[in-house]
Amino acid sequence: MEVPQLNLHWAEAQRSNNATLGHDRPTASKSEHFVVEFLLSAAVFAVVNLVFQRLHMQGFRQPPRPSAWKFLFQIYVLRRNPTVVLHNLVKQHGPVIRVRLWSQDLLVLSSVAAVEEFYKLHDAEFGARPTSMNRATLTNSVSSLCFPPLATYWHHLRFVLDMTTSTAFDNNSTPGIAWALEALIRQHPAVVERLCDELEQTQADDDDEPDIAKMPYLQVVVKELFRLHPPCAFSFPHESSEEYHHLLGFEVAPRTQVLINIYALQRDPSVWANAEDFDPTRFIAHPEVDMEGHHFQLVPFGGGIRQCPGTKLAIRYVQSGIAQYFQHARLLEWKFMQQISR
Ligand code: HEM
Repeated sequence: MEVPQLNLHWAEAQRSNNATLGHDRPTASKSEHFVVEFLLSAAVFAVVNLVFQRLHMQGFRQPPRPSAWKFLFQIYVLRRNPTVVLHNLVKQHGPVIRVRLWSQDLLVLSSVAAVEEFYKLHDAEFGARPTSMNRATLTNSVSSLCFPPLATYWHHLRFVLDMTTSTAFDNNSTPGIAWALEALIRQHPAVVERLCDELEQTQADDDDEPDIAKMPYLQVVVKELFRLHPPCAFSFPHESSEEYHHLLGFEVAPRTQVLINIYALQRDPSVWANAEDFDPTRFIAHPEVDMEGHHFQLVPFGGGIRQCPGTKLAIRYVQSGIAQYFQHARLLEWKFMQQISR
């Protein structure tokens, strides 16, 4: 009879011990098991997914990555234009390159073939904007690469503001087309001469509103301006989805940022004859090439689902702005000539 009593004491002592240590809680041990099982299955799933993606991507290469130091040295120490530096890198390394900026890999697409594949096959997969975009714009790390000095992000915003504040195309609109006027007057005076002739021929009265539909030369000049001097040298960054993708035979990691190098592809010698020359008449021979994202050799407003929603408005604005500017310049010149001839 002694022994069972002893056992009872021992069992009671053990129970109270367990209770103080917290071992005697069947619900807690169930949830612990659940957490462990969950973590294990998540880990197995992640490994299987990774192996599957690796197998799927076998045979694909990574795009070349030119030395970041060389790139930054030329921009910050030699003070070269980032657009031109990148254009030279493209000539050396090909149309798809990776540029590492701080901790961020950027994929830069610089040929018509690359951009065509991007828009036709991967538009939706790369349709997101990076979450870091607002921060990057404020700190100017991405915006300084995206836009040449002539047309900064603020230039773009300024343009949008100009458009919304000036309902009529009056003289206040000049800042928005300053890049176009600067290029025309400083670099292409012969084109200005021909433009003024066209303006004179189409207007019955000096005070008439310029009729753009009757000015085919103005229309091709504007196309050529957007080709050779695009206000945005790069698209805004696009970000790929959570999966691996392949682009032109290259492997693209999830959430990679992609920039379209508008400046380079609009000077791509494989599609443009005398690509570096300012020659508006090339569009007289090919009037079907427009700037509305249908022709991948001319995409100053981007294309696909992220194309600039202000495309038509901006083209119209630049055409009218240039016509009005030279109309007034001509008028002033005429009045001045009259004054000195008196
Ligand atoms: C010369 C004038 C302009 C040029 C060269 C230009 C160019 C561009 C480019 C290259 C993009 C990026 C496309 C991409 O990432 O694939 C863009 C986006 C955008 N543009 Fe413009 N743009 C101009 C005028 C305007 C105007 C007038 C407006 C508004 C009325 C506007 C509103 C926008 C907006 C909202 C986006 C972002 C679209 C999105 O993320 O889905 N732009 N623009």
